[in-house]
Amino acid sequence: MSLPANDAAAARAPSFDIDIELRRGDFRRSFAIRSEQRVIAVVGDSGAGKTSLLHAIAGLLRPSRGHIEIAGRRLFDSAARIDLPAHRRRIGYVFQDARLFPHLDVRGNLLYGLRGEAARETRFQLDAIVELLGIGPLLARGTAGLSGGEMQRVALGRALLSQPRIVLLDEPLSMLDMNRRDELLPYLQRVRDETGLPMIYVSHYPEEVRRIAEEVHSVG
Ligand SMILES: Nc1ncnc2c1ncn2[C@@H]1O[C@H](COP(=O)(O)OP(=O)(O)OP(=O)(O)O)[C@@H](O)[C@H]1O
Repeated sequence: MSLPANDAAAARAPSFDIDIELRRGDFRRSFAIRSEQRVIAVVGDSGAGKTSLLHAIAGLLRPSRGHIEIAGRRLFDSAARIDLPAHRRRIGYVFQDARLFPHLDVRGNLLYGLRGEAARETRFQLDAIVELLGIGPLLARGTAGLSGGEMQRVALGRALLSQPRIVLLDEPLSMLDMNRRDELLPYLQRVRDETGLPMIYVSHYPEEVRRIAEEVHSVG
């Protein structure tokens, strides 16, 4: 299966131009990431600020200064007074825990991604995403009986159906045991290869990110 080609803007280099300072309570840290790669990983110890960095990119945490540009889109720039609201940043965010909606079945969770503006776009369609992630047999199931790996595939599908311009993955394998990690990795690689989207993959584990990312950045 092949998904539609990436935006022209996304083909421009560098893909990531991030230079920000974040403050959160006593936590204060600068982050500088410049990369021409499409898929990068961010690694660092617990508390280094990896999740905070993703929150800043998603528009959930405002940097005290700096800029964030990804694939040619300026999401934040304190000097130019640019601060796109979260819903206009078009981010597909996948968390450690899948955070599926327990009152919806798998199909309902996937279709949730397609609400609002996303419903008018056709780049990532339900059938193609279901096939990409191998979740056809799960569509009518509730979320309670799904394995951790299945939940993460549904969460990935929901994120892609929201028609994102950027995908952020915050330790998507960390709740899974080793066997389940090995099962999920090929799906993450398919998403990476088939969607053509810029991706940031956060993890504690350099070994894992080498299988996903083209370039690894350490923070902390
Ligand atoms: N809402 C908050 N208020 C105050 N401090 C916070 C808040 N959220 C996070 N922090 C602090 O910011 C720092 C960075 O946290 P963050 O979760 O970004 O790190 P991390 O690298 O993602 O860690 P982990 O790998 O354990 O998830 C930590 O010291 C944390 O205690």
